[in-house]
Amino acid sequence: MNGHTPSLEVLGWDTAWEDAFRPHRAAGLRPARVVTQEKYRYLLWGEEGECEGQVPGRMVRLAQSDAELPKVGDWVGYRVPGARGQPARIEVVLPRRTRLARKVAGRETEEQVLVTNVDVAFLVQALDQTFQPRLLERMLLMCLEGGVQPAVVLNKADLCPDPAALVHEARRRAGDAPVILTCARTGLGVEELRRLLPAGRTGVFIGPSGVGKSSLINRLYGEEIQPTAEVRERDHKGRHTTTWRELIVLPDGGLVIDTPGIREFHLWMAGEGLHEAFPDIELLALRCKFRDCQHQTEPGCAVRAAAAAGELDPERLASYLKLRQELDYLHRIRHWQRPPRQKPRPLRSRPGAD
Ligand SMILES: Nc1nc2c(ncn2[C@@H]2O[C@H](COP(=O)(O)OP(=O)(O)OP(=O)(O)O)[C@@H](O)[C@H]2O)c(=O)[nH]1
Ligand SMILES: [Zn+2]
Repeated sequence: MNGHTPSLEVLGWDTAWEDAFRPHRAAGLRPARVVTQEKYRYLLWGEEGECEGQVPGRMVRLAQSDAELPKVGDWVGYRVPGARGQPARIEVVLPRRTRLARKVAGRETEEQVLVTNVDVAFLVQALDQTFQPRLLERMLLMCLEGGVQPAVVLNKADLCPDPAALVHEARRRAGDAPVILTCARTGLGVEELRRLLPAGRTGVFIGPSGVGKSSLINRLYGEEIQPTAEVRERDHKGRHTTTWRELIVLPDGGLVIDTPGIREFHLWMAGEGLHEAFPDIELLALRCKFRDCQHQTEPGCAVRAAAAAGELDPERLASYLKLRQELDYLHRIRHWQRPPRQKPRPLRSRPGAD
C-alpha cells in the first residue's frame, strides 16, 4: 500500500471495538487489523500504518488451540517494537464477532479458523459449470455456524440461456440468504452485491476456481484491481500488470478480504467431501498408528491392512488415494500459480532484511 494505509474506521473499527479495546489501550497496546498470516507472522494495518506482527512464543504455547491465535480479519493489540526492525508483538486478540471455520478432521473440538470478523460471504458458483448443491449447503452451514451473513451468487448469467431453473434450485437451498444472479461481463447484479458491502463492512468471495470471483471484485471496485484468469495468463508471458491484493477497500468504503487461504476455501470443502464419500476408509484410518497416516508405506496402517485382508476393496482404496492426491496437487498448483505474495514489510525498513 506504499505508505498509504486506510484509517481504522475504514478497516471496520467502531465504538464497540474501541470499548473492547480500552483496557488494552490503557496497557500501552495499539489496535490493528490482521491482513495476512504466514504461520506466526502477520501483516497488520493499524493506526500507525502497515507493520509486521509476530505472536510471542509464550502466546503460542499458552493457546488452548490454534483457533485462539490471530487470524486474518482479527483485531489485535500490538506493542510497538522497542528496537528498530523488530516485528510488533501481538499481545491480544479481541473477541471475534464472526468467523469462518471448519472442524479439524479427527479432533472433534478443534476448529481451523480461516477468517474472522467478516460480515458477509458471497458464495459464488458459475452457471456454465455444474451447479454443486452440496458445496452450497456446506458453505451455507459454515456461514451459519460462524455468524456470517451468506449471499448466494450465481455468476456468468450470460452463459446460461435459462437461469431461472438454477436460481430456483439455489433459492430452495439458500433459506433466508439472498440469491443474486450476476454477470461480471455486463455488471448485472453487481449493484446488489455492493448494497451488501457498505462502508465499514467486510466481505469475502468464496467458491471454486474460475467462477469469476476476481472479475466480480473488479466490477465492485470499478477497475482491474485483482488479476483475473486472463491477466494471470498474460503474467506468465512477462507482461506483468496487476499485483495481488489481499485486502481491498472499495470506493464506497466496503472491504473485501481476498487471501490465498480464502481462495482455497473450496478445496477445504472438497476435502470434506472426501471424508463424506469414503466414510468406511475414514473409520478404518482412526486405527492407523499415525494420525496423519497417508496409507502408503507407513507402519501400522489399518487401511492397508484391511485391504490386504480383503475387508476393503483395493479398487475403492485406490480411488480414495487418487482423489486425495488430486486435492493435494490442486493445493500445490494453486500456490504456484498465485502471484507472489507481498512480503510483509516492517514499520521501518529492516537493516539486513532476509
Ligand atoms: N462470460 C462470462 N465470463 C466470466 C464472467 N465472470 C468471469 N468470467 C470469466 O471467467 C474466467 C475466470 O474468472 P476469474 O474472475 O479469474 O475467476 P476466479 O473465481 O477469480 O478464479 P480463481 O482466481 O482461480 O479462484 C475469466 O476468463 C473471466 O473473464 C461472467 O459473468 N461471464
Ligand atoms: Zn493408514
